[in-house]
Amino acid sequence: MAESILAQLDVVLAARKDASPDSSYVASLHHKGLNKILEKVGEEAIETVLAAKDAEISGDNSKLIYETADLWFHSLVMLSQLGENHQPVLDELARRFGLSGLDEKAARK
Ligand SMILES: N=c1c2ncn([C@@H]3O[C@H](COP(=O)(O)OP(=O)(O)OP(=O)(O)O)[C@@H](O)[C@H]3O)c2ncn1[C@@H]1O[C@H](COP(=O)(O)O)[C@@H](O)[C@H]1O
Repeated sequence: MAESILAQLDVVLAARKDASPDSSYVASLHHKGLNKILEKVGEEAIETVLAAKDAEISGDNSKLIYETADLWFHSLVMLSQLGENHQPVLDELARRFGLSGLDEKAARK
């Protein structure tokens, strides 16, 4: 099976940490550091919320899909900046799978 797009992105995002900031968008974000990346995550989260409200009114989800991709992408850059990748997040979702949200919340420390 072809490697997932998330796994492929992990490799590219990690490699960009050693690249010149002038050479790529991700390299420039890594160079600017965590605060700039967090600013982008916050910005994309707000844009996603606004797109969801627009989609509710218009019935057209295309902008919502586009903005959610921006949000996921910048979240992956955030994880990469901190030495993580997408896999532990998928593992955490898998761990929760089938567990009632109410039970999971009650089990949190
Ligand atoms: N998936 C993405 C991706 N999604 C969104 N973006 C960029 O994220 C930015 C978000 O849009 P904004 O309007 O907020 O950006 P902006 O105005 O340029 O940002 P600011 O100057 O305001 O901070 C745009 O520049 C998009 O091009 C992405 N840039 C890169 N990728 C992937 O990352 C790989 C590496 O990218 P480079 O490092 O640029 O080669 C690419 O091959 C793609 O696979």
